Amino acid sequence: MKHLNSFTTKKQADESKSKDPELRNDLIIRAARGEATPRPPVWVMRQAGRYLPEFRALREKHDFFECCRVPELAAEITLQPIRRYHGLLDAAIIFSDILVVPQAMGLEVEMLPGKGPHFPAPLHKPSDMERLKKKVDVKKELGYVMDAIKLTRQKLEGRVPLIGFCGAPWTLMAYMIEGGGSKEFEKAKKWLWAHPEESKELLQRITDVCIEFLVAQVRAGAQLLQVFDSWAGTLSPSDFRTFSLPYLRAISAGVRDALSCNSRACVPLICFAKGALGHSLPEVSKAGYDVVGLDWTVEPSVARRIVEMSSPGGTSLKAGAGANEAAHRIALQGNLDPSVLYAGKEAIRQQVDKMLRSRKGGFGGSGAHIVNLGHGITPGVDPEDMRYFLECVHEIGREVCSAKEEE
Ligand SMILES: Cc1c2[nH]c(c1CCC(=O)O)Cc1[nH]c(c(CCC(=O)O)c1C)Cc1[nH]c(c(CCC(=O)O)c1C)Cc1[nH]c(c(C)c1CCC(=O)O)C2
Repeated sequence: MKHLNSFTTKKQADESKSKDPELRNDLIIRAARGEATPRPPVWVMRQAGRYLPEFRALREKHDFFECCRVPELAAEITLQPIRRYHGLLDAAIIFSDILVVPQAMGLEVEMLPGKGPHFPAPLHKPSDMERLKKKVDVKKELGYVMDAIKLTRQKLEGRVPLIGFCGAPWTLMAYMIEGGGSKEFEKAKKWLWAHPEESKELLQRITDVCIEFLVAQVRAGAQLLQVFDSWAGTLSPSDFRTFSLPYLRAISAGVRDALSCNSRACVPLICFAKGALGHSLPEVSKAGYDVVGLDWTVEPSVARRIVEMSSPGGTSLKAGAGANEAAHRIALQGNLDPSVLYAGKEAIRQQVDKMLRSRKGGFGGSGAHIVNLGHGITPGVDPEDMRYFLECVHEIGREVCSAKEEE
């Protein structure tokens, strides 16, 4: 395995960064900043994953977290969909997992084949928080992610931007208490009501690590960031606003602060709070993110109206940001139901058409849109159906944008 570790010294890694090739496709960055683009850019959550035979082949030889920890493996997996769908994807996302943060905080996590993540010793009661590290050395514990980002930037050769990410505090807390996936997340939710103060302390501790981790990813070369609150939808509106939203806000503010940047100069920030937008889209659109990710239960045209009404000036700039840096329009990301990719070519085309073209229910060429699924692509999808989806997005997206220009 020795040959796989090419960045052995910090100096080598830094040198590699200074040689980062120029970006040749910045569509997603422009759309994230609310600008009009000749077609909406597209990427897919979990685009590097089990639906790809080349990913499954690598996974036969390597454990899941080994794939995350060895920069050459993580870079290779990140590039798999970029290579296969040559010219069709507008961003890469670094191969890793949201659960590397609980690992860095001191909890053991394994990935069980066919079952998903498993924590052998989850947090049962607030006093178990003593098992978490008091001070997490992000560079030491998660340096392998930054090395993977540096290497991936090199290998991407400027083809598309690279997205870094982390899990949202509530979603990570939920895993740390449940010990794995769960339908109802009862144990984690019980904490929120039985131990609200300790829950807030835990959420804050996770938030602090996430901020440092995201900032380090940007310094290593990540060109956009996404925060995944995959389990936001398990909370009531009031619990979401108490136990998730404040920490999502703290992350955007903390990252902007640490990078001393306002919404224009900063790498674009994307917030994906799955299942929470039916009740909290106005709040999420004011949480300091450039892009709000939509799942498929939200109607794009309705989301656009709500976002425009709730944050007419676009992203809220932090106090102290340069006065000449105007806020921009909030961009939306999403939101095709991932199951459409099982429905055959005709249905894929129809659904993409409806999503992109319709002004009544879809995005209707409104601009400031990044196409994605409403959640991750699932393992049973035929890679050729994913290709067809991407081709339809390019073709229809171009038509819709040029028709809009002619108006
Ligand atoms: C909740 C969550 C996790 N991980 C992630 C989330 C948030 C996104 C979402 O809601 O889907 C995020 C994630 N996980 C993975 C990525 C890589 C980048 C990409 O999107 O291509 C990203 C961004 C790889 C992965 N993470 C995992 C796999 C498959 C595991 C395997 O190869 O055995 C991959 C490719 C494992 C994983 N990791 C997690 C679960 C629940 C599972 C098992 C079930 C599943 O696969 O969906 C936790």
